[in-house]
Amino acid sequence: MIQLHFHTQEDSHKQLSARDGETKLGQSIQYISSLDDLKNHTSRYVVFGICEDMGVQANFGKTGTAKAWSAFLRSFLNIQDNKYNHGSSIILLGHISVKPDFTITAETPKEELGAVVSRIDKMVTQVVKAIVAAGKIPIAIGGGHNNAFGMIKGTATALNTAINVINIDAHTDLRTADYRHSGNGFRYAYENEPRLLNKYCIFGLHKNYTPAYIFEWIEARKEEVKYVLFEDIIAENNGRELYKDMIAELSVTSFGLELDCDAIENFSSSAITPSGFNLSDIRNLISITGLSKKCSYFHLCEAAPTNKNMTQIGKALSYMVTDFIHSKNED
Ligand SMILES: N=CN[C@@H](CCC(=O)O)C(=O)O
Repeated sequence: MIQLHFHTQEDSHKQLSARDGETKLGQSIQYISSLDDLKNHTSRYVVFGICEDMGVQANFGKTGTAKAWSAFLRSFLNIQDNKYNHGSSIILLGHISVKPDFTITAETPKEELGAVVSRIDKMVTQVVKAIVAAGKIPIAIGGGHNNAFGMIKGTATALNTAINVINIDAHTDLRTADYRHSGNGFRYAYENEPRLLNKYCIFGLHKNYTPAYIFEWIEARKEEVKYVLFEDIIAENNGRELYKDMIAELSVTSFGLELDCDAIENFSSSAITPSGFNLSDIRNLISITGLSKKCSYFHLCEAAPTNKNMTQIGKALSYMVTDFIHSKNED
């Protein structure tokens, strides 16, 4: 079963550590009780969670991405409302929950999990479409990177045009479109009829984890699909200028910001890596992106917290979300 749960003020209060004389985001953030309410609301940002790891499991990955939302929420709601953070500009929509109606075992065919992922796609698309059609900016905390498909489809459908995407990621997620999983969301979006994904750039791609057939597929579409290797970014002393050039190229039209947490060094994620961006570099790239008026959404995915690092991961996700909002406020 795939359901959309609307978050309430009461839900937030259970997670709040309130202090006299201070206002936390959980006390000032906004709520709605149906997607129709979005049209009548003045807040610019809509935050929601996608609590699933079906896409990761269907892609032979490590589970745990279903827990990122709760780790994020506990930290996010306890951020201070001050001259930088305004709960009044943010709607806390709620989360999408996923419970397959069959038991998953090691023998479950991956295609069966893929069929669930296709159903999640529909729900993510519906939610994102409603947010963008209401003139607002979705900020989604995943979930696996399979949800890029729903982010792109929802945005492109609401705007009635194919969009561009910048994806900060160690992987392309352009694997073959045989069944849906976390490794092929961009391939499905690119090959969809009508076209949903126009230009696509992967920033920080790792040479070691990209199959030869994907490099060849990109080469055949090099005007539309580009990448900047992580190895070249290290050589360029953090690659900030390379990133700015890429954003300038993509922002001729609406574009989405995708961030796979496996791009961040030692970050608890479905494909955790000992070599990648540090969190401060990532925060800087997010801020650069948010400054573009054409940036239409932010999708933060593949974080897989454990009971031990829940608080740290929740804080890291919250920093990334507030960085995006702070820079968007200046666009
Ligand atoms: N979204 C992640 N996709 C990666 C997963 C890599 C891994 O689990 O090691 C991919 O398919 O290549």
